[in-house]
Amino acid sequence: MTLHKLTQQIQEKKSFLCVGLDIDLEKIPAHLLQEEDPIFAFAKAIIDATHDLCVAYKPNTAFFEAYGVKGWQALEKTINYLNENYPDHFTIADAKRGDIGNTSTRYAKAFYEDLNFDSVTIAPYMGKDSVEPFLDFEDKFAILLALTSNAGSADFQTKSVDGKPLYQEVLKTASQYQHSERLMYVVGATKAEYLSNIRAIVPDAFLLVPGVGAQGGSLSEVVKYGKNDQVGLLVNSSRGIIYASVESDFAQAARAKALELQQEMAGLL
Ligand SMILES: O=C(O)c1cc(=O)[nH]c(=O)n1[C@@H]1O[C@H](COP(=O)(O)O)[C@@H](O)[C@H]1O
Repeated sequence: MTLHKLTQQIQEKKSFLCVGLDIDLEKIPAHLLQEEDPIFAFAKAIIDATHDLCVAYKPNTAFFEAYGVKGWQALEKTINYLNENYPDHFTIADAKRGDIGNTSTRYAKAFYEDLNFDSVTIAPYMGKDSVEPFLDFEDKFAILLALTSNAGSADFQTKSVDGKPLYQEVLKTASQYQHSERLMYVVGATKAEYLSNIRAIVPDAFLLVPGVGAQGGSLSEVVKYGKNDQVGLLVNSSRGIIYASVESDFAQAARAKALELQQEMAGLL
């Protein structure tokens, strides 16, 4: 996937919605548990019901890995289903990886080559040689945690280092890495007021913004402070969409929630 194609999709669909696939067998409708692969059955139903309203899907790998081999197989089926049926959607493996260089290369190969995701989320803590291996792949993107949506972001990310908050140093330093044009950054929707500062450091980069819906972030604030000329935003909602109903109408209910967000986005663009 190229950035140009992603931006085109955003403009055509008037949507920068990313649907998060955080699939928990304890939360999906009971009738799906009879299926041979309930996780994939749920993912497929959600994807089929929402694809025209969103530009990206973000399976969070934890929710698949929690079910061992079966979970990983469901992840593989989900990404293959997306790539075969909806190849214009941007796909994000939310795996939050990062390690010493040769290990990062293996993680990158796992998500970009074996599974064929367009992108993977990564942590900045181990620095340049842990991040750059993820940037060696053409038309693939690494999405670096910058300022996260959770309360614990105050432990390190907003702490002052040399007179500046650490997340700003992360953005400045990472934007100098080789092939930083293949970097995107995570900024929580609950931190919308920080987005003007963030845009001053990375004006052109795409930002993945989770935290609307279940975590209470405001879409209009995110757009107000975070949008750039190309839009440059992917706003994720997971639980707020996929668990809108636990009855047999779950896919229609998910569609209705995605439509609400898409219409709000169209109004803000
Ligand atoms: O990297 C992420 O996607 C992420 C970063 C962050 O700062 N906050 C955050 O919630 N996320 C992820 O975004 C999703 C949010 O899910 P909901 O709160 O259910 O919409 C989960 O998969 C989180 O792991």
